[in-house]
Amino acid sequence: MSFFYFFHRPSTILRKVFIYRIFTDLKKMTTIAAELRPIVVSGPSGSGKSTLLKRLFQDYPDKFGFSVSHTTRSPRPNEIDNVHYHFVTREKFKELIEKNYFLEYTEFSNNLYGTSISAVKKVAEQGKICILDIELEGVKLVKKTDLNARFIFISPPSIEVLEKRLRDRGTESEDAIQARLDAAKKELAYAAEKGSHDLIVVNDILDVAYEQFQNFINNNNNNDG
Ligand SMILES: Nc1ncnc2c1ncn2[C@@H]1O[C@H](COP(=O)(O)OP(=O)(O)OP(=O)(O)O)[C@@H](O)[C@H]1O
Repeated sequence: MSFFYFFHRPSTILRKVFIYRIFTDLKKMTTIAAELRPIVVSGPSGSGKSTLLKRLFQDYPDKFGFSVSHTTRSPRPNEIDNVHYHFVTREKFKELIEKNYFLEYTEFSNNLYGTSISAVKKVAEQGKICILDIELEGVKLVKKTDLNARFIFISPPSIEVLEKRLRDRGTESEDAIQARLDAAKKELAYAAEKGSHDLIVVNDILDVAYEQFQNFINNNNNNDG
């Protein structure tokens, strides 16, 4: 056994083991990343997103997570900063808007609320799939990021059925119903564009829609591109 063998050969083996481990770790990380791709659920108001998501969370309580939003409202007594929300001042929030920090933000009751790209990424870091229930403009923004999300569109069977469901839900004023129906037409037109979503679920019979919805979500091999 030569001097060369003792001092060169083992280190070559170690180097190979080291490279192998980096390779397998990277492969594992890539697989995990693929399995934990965020899922964007969009569709007209009243199409049934909340109904389908509620059922999904009941069936799979530990699999999914939500991103922690930013807000300018004050914390309630039981709320913890960076856990329930990232509480920020209005000035800070506006600064973040300027920096394109948010995928989506909205003003509600004089307070701003926003979903950041980094908050979505953090959900996957915790081993969960982030579900984003967002509107059309937010969907388009997610597509411009490196989040590698999957996109599901929930469609009503028709505008007439959508209108009936909104009325029956009884949560909106007449003006709000009309605004939602106008927005729905734009959203349906976008969904009709080829490649806009990975899956379109027509929510006619709830059980059938839910089956398609959860099959897609639980099958990570669809749309790996
Ligand atoms: N397949 C279905 N058949 C009949 N009614 C349904 C069906 N799916 C949902 N609904 C009803 O339609 C109404 C709207 O559904 P839901 O609130 O889930 O819509 P949404 O897309 O989450 O709306 P928003 O974006 O305004 O929150 C609810 O009253 C719900 O119970």
